Formats: sequence, structure tokens, C-alpha cells
Amino acid sequence: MNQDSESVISVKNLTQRYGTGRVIYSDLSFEVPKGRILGLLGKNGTGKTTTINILMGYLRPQGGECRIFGEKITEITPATRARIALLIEGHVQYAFMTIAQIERFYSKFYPKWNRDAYYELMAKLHVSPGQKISSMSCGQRSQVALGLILAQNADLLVLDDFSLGLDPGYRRLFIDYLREFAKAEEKTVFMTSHIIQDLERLIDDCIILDYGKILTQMPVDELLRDFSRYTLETDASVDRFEADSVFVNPGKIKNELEFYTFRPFDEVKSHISELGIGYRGLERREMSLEDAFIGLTGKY
Ligand SMILES: Nc1ncnc2c1ncn2[C@@H]1O[C@H](COP(=O)(O)OP(=O)(O)OP(=O)(O)O)[C@@H](O)[C@H]1O
Repeated sequence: MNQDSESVISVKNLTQRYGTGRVIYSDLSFEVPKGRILGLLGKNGTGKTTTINILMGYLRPQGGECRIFGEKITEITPATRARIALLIEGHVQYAFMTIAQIERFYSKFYPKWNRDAYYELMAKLHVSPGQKISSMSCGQRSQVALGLILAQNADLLVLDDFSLGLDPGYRRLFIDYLREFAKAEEKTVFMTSHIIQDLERLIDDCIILDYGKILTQMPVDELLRDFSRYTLETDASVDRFEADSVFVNPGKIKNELEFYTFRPFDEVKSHISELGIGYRGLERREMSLEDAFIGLTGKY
């Protein structure tokens, strides 16, 4: 089996700009292997929704090629399309229906429809099955949308900002539910979210997008193992710690300096000595995925 046939999503040299405006990105390439949960992360406006719109065939890119389950996205067959469950930013569109009506409506389109998965999630909602979606709160509508996604029992789930309006308890419930479902059934998930703390317990791999390019693509456990945040005290000015091959996004508040790095401790220490900078208390700090994200993309 070649590498491509293992990849559920394959993106090669994707280039996108809107009209004659600025380039959102060029030469973007990545793969999403079967059975993995991948989070596409990036600051506002880096092109996450754009990428999903291209992958789903709603937008034609200026260059590059995307394949899903081996098929070019411009020539995707209905049978392959039926293997993909998509949650776009926003809510259920048929808001005039009730919880029960929308379940019956959706069930007709999906051969592998799992009614129980939908009602299991709906049971956590404190509303009656006869209530119209239009009269529900923002978070409750998101819960209905997520129930409809899981019930499709698709092989690939594409979720754009699934957490819209959800409270922390429901987000935790959905994440645990999704991870168990995806791992037990070897589903592939491609998702974005701005709530990065949530993703740490869900995703296997992350792509971190900066404006115009991918900064990092790697398994989350490797990122948290190899990328570190350090602090030290120094009287030297922050200009002496310019970003370089060792220091990523250095910053200073009073006399405490912090920086991030992919380099091991000994190398960091000798780099500071080579620069001839006096310091006290060099410490490697515990890091979350959100810290790593800020370390790579900067605080703005
Ligand atoms: N239809 C459009 N016409 C022109 N520019 C657009 C259009 N849609 C998006 N853009 C621009 O493309 C860039 C990427 O937008 P996109 O919605 O993909 O970002 P995002 O990473 O999903 O952002 P967010 O985190 O805010 O959801 C932004 O600068 C946005 O202004």
C-alpha cells in the first residue's frame, strides 16, 4: 500500500487567495492518516475555514491538489461524499423543525444512520423532543448539530469550530464521546477549534497555521515532549535575546525572560553562555498544548 492510500485527506501545494487580494497561503501540503484525529489550529484569519471549504468542494483553490479517500475533491463521487460528515461553523439550518422531526429528516439521507447515538446525546439536553430548534439556546442548537453529525456514522468527520456556544461540561462530554467513538470505529477526524485546552485530550496530531504557512505539523505528544518553555531572570535587555535558531518568541516582563525552544536543555544553556548574558534560575516549565500554541504563534 502506498502512502497516499493510507491517507484519508491528502493536500498538495495548495494555494489560495480571494479575488486579487492577498495570498492566504501558498504551497500548503499535509496528510491526514486513517484513524487519526487531527486539529488544524491557528490564529483568527489564518485560513482554517478556507481550507475546510476547499476540501469540501465549496471553493476552488488557485493551485494545488486535494484528495479525500484517494479521489480528487473536484471529482468526488456521491458514494465517497456519503462517507464524510461535515459540521460547518454555525447551527442547524432547519430550525423550524423539532428535535424529533430533524432526526427523522436526516435519517433518510444516511444509510448507516445511528438513531441511538443521536438520542443518547439529546437525552443530556434539558428540552423536550417536541421543542423547535429555533426556540433553543445557542449551545443547545450546537448540541443538536453534533448529535446529527455523530449519528451519520461517517468514516471521516470534518468539524469546523464545533464548540460554538457549548458550556465546559458539554464540551467535555462531547470530546470524550467523540474520542471513544473515533478510536473504537477507526474513524478519521479533521477539526478546528479555538478552545485549545479541549483539544489536548482529544487530538492525536496538530497542524499549527501561521499567516501564509504551516508552522508545525506533528503528533501532540511529540510536540509537548520536544517543545519547551523556559524562564530565567536577567538584567540584560530583551534585545539581546532576539529570536534565532534556539530562542522562539522570547519576551520579557520586568527582569523575567521567557522563551520557547525545540532545543535540549544543555544546548539552551550553552547558547546563552555563548551570547555572554548573565542570568539566574534557568527553568524548564510545564507546558500545555495552549502554551505550545502561544509559544509557536506568539501572543500577537
Ligand atoms: N469570501 C471571502 N472574500 C475575501 N476574503 C475572505 C473571504 N473569506 C475569508 N476571507 C479572508 O481569508 C482569510 C482567512 O479566513 P478564514 O475564515 O479561512 O480564517 P480562519 O482561520 O477560519 O479564521 P477564524 O479563526 O477567525 O475562524 C481572512 O483574512 C479572511 O478575511
